[in-house]
Amino acid sequence: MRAGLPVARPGMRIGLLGGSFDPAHQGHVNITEAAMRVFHLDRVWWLVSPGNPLKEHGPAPVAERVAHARRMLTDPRVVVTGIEQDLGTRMTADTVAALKRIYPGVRFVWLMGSDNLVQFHRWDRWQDIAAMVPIGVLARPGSRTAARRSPAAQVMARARLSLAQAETLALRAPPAWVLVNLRMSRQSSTVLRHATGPR
Ligand SMILES: Nc1ncnc2c1ncn2[C@@H]1O[C@H](COP(=O)(O)OP(=O)(O)OP(=O)(O)O)[C@@H](O)[C@H]1O
Ligand SMILES: O=C(O)c1ccc[n+]([C@@H]2O[C@H](COP(=O)([O-])O)[C@@H](O)[C@H]2O)c1
Repeated sequence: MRAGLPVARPGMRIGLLGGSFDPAHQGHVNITEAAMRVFHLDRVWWLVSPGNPLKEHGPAPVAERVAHARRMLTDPRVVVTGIEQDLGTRMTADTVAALKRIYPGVRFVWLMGSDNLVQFHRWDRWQDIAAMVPIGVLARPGSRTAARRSPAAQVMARARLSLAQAETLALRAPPAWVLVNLRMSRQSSTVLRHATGPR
């Protein structure tokens, strides 16, 4: 195990919430709590990314975003990490492959808001990601319907689970995914950045 990486035992169910977290907000906290509850997860790791490969603006330094994210959280089951910076991975397919190698037997689930499912088909090797880990999608205002109709959702239609099956998501052989409707939050980092002005 590399120094600095979180500890996990085989069999643990761990949700991975990748994001810029620039900055972290209550929407992230809400979907994390919902994911733990609905998918019966033991932990959620926030992966504060060095930078979204599809976004043009560079985010604030990872250490700054990690420190702010930690201040948002009180639940010890949620761990804020800079794993992608530590591993030197940028693409999610590489991050997930590395984590599966480093943590054999851990049941990882990739978590994302429904806005990300809308453009998931544009991610590098997205079908490989879907073949490596089950995916839990949390509804976000304005993108629920688009997510249901998205190219990725259509390609993965047969792998979609019902809400009643969501608690077993982490135990499913991928591809497997579920879209969860919950009380949605309108929070967004973009809105917060605009409210606080340029860095
Ligand atoms: N309010 C929210 N409801 C549901 N999912 C969310 C919400 N905010 C963020 N997410 C999800 O959390 C993950 C990380 O989000 P990210 O750090 O990009 O925040 P963001 O608010 O989407 O940022 P930005 O406005 O800069 O795009 C993504 O999968 C995103 O879909
Ligand atoms: O691997 C990719 O091609 C890819 C493309 C877009 C987004 N992602 C990941 O999706 C997560 C959410 O990104 P963001 O910037 O919307 O917070 C974060 O972990 C990114 O690394 C990954």
